[in-house]
Amino acid sequence: MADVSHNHHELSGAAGKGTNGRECILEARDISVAFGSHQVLDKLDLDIWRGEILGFVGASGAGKSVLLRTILQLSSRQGGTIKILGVDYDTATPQQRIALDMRLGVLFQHGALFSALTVLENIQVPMREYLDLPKTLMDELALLKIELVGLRPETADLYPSELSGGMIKRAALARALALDPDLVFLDEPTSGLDPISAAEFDELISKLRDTLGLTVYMVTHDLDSLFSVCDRIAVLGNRKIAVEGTIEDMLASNEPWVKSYFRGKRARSLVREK
Ligand SMILES: Nc1ncnc2c1ncn2[C@@H]1O[C@H](COP(=O)(O)OP(=O)(O)OP(=O)(O)O)[C@@H](O)[C@H]1O
Repeated sequence: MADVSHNHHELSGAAGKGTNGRECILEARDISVAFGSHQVLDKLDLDIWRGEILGFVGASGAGKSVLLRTILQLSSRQGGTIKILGVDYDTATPQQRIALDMRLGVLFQHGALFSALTVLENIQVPMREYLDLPKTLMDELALLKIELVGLRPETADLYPSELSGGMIKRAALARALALDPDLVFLDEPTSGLDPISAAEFDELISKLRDTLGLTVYMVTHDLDSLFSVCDRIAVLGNRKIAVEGTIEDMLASNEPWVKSYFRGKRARSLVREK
């Protein structure tokens, strides 16, 4: 087990402030990714501000998952720099990298939970990986996370196969929050949920942002989520961030894909509700 006793000290390099005066928690510059001759991302720039819920959208195959994997250092890139909490992964020491990993939570779309582990054990996976805590304390911490995401305490001893889709997402979110991260990445968190469960999940995200001061990066196709909880939306198109701004900016955009996505038939009914 890695010695992470001075992780917070390791990350004392302050993140930069943007021209808007807010702390830039993630700064990606000139990100280029290609698979052979297929250029997926080309000199892409992206900032994420502390405390915001950023909705990330783009056509299927535009490269949303590739960007997420690149940010998380799970796949390689041809160029560009990524700073998270002021630390550049490429130049960070091994200790700083571990400290950084601990500040990030991830909820993958498909990689939800380990089926052979109970909900409680699933939530404890990151704790076992990064911390050296007595079992009783880990149990208490995991139960707190279960409560935090709105699951009943009895859920702790259930296996993933015994949970509904909405409960699985909540349990996976509890695992992503296990180490009290600053920034969480959610990959299509409401996909596969019925509209009511999806709306409840969105509400939970919003509440967690308000109470914990979380910063949220949410890849989504869900127009309801974009309209209801995202402070800002970034649209991936033509290998870069094609458009970014508030939902109002999206509705006013004349970029063809943005226009058909946000002002199409499905979106129009939501605009009326808003
Ligand atoms: N490991 C890989 N090798 C080759 N090509 C890849 C690889 N991973 C992704 N791609 C290609 O990169 C492009 C972007 O894929 P990506 O999965 O990021 O799209 P996406 O925006 O997440 O789409 P969706 O909304 O459908 O999930 C696609 O053309 C895909 O085929």
